[in-house]
Amino acid sequence: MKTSIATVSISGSLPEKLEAIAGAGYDGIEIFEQDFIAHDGGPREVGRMIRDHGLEITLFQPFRDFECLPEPLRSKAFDRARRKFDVMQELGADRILVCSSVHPRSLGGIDRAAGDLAELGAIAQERGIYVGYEALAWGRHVNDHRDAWEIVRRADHPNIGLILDSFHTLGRGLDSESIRAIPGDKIFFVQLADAPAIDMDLLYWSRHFRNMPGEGDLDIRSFMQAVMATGYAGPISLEIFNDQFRGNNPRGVAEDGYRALISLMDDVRRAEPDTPVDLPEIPARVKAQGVSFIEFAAQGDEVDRLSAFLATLGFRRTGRHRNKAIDLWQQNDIRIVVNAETEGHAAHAWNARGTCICDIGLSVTSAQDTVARATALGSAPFGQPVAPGELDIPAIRGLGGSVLHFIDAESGLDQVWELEFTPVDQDGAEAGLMRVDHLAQTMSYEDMLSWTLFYTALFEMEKSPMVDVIDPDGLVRSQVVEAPDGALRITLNGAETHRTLAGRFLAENFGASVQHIALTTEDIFATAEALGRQGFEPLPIPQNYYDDLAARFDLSADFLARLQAANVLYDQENGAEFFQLYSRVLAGGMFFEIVQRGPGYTGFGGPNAPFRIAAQKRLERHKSVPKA
Ligand SMILES: O=C(O)c1ccc(O)c(O)c1
Ligand SMILES: [Mg+2]
Repeated sequence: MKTSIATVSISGSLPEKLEAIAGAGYDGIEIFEQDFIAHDGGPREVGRMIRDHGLEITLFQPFRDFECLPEPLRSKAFDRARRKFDVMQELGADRILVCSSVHPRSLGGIDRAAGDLAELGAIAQERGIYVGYEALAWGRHVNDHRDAWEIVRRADHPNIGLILDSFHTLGRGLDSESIRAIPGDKIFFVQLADAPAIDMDLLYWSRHFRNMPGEGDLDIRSFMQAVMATGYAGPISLEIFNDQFRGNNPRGVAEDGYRALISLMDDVRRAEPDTPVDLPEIPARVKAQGVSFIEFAAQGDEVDRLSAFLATLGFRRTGRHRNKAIDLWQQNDIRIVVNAETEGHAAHAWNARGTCICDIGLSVTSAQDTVARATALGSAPFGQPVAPGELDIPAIRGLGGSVLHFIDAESGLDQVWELEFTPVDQDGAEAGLMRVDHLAQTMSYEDMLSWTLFYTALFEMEKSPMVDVIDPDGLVRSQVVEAPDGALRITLNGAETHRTLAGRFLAENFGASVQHIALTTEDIFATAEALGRQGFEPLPIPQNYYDDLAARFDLSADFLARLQAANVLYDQENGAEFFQLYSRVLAGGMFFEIVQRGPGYTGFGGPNAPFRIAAQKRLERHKSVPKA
């Protein structure tokens, strides 16, 4: 399977685009004419530069407003085509995209279009060029791939074929199944783009909001299943017009696309095992079983402050690493690792960000398979020197320099705590915190699609619709990705300004990072009491909040008083209850949340988020934030 991406999908100059595309692992590019024209260098040089990057030109595009013109416009269009064929021959490109005309003087008519294309096919044939015809969703007379196919069929020329673009088909709500009847060898090229479900003008939607397969809401998989069922064996190419991507880091966008493409084609193969897909076998999406550990990087006094804080949450230091300055803190199924090493990944993270969460360990069925899938999707494996007696725990780089480790029982990696840590018997009462409910990552708004794709391509996780959270100083977008059984839940918060709490955290933390950890209890009031005895200071919630609760829900005065006394936030979903208790904000902007999730409650207390953020900011302004 040849992977390809249109140069228009990536930001930067042509050399920068090529560097990013080649680095991300694609076989070829669709060269967008504008990228070529804007470049200072002739077609031969450009062709050489592309090939020097190990890339081939899969398509030259677009050629517009060709078919169905009256004379003298018709002859002019043929002249234009001949000139473009000249350029293509110098570039070393043999395939061109002709998109359906939007010309005001285009006459329309299927036979007229077929006649024009057949004549163009004869000219192309002399040059060894293949012409693909694409129906733009807003084409003047042709805006449906079924009509484009009828034109190509009637043109009946070996150098004239069809180009399919998932956006034009799915964006107009056309049924992909109609593709199955087209002979695969008459499909000359396939372009893929997803898009978020927003109701707007088709052209505007297409030119500004396309995104990578899986990042939007279109059913790209069904589209691609239908395409592969035809026997199509040509390149599969991403053509993504997106305003935001045009400003993002070129390599990051190219890598997202590669991850999206491989993951999509793996899905297509699994959905239709009898259809050949020429792609190396890769392990299936991984079923995450939960968070095995959360690792903090800390140094010096910060270790003591963090340790004291963990103790107020009912954690006990249960182990000390045999060879390293690493402590293990535990409470029921929750493990927190405090890494004070002065070399290695944790030390690097600390140097860049101070006390922070530098690593997440996830429990999976097979750590090897997880790394194999992640690397097939373009992630870099991560490794550090392993001392004798230590386990080599498989790991990858996530996005933005983050690290994820994978622990399984299958290869005995779950023995790491007994093998590498000396037990420490430390006193202290626990507070009924049972397991990790979710991790909340903060990132810049531009990185949200990348992270969502990262998790949903690697794990059996689904995304929920994006919601807005109001910070008094701006908007934060929030998106949940979670395993169907809730074993792993991650909330992604995208900050748009530095004035929001999330935005400030981000500014101080260089890229996406876990900003808060939510832990479950089965009895929020008992936990609140136990925490109080350990000296835990909750985030104070104002009276107004409880007055409003009394109006929103049918709660007894006693119950409201209990909530208020414990600074517990409350929510309901179809009668199922949800309770939240927040810590104060630690150095660097991190905090903990304690939740009690009633059976059937699937949310995250979204309605409470603005009040929680306002309370955190109020405390911060009063400078009563304890330094962790
Ligand atoms: O927006 C456009 O004009 C345009 C051009 C070429 C394409 O392949 C396409 O899908 C859209
Ligand atoms: Mg297209």
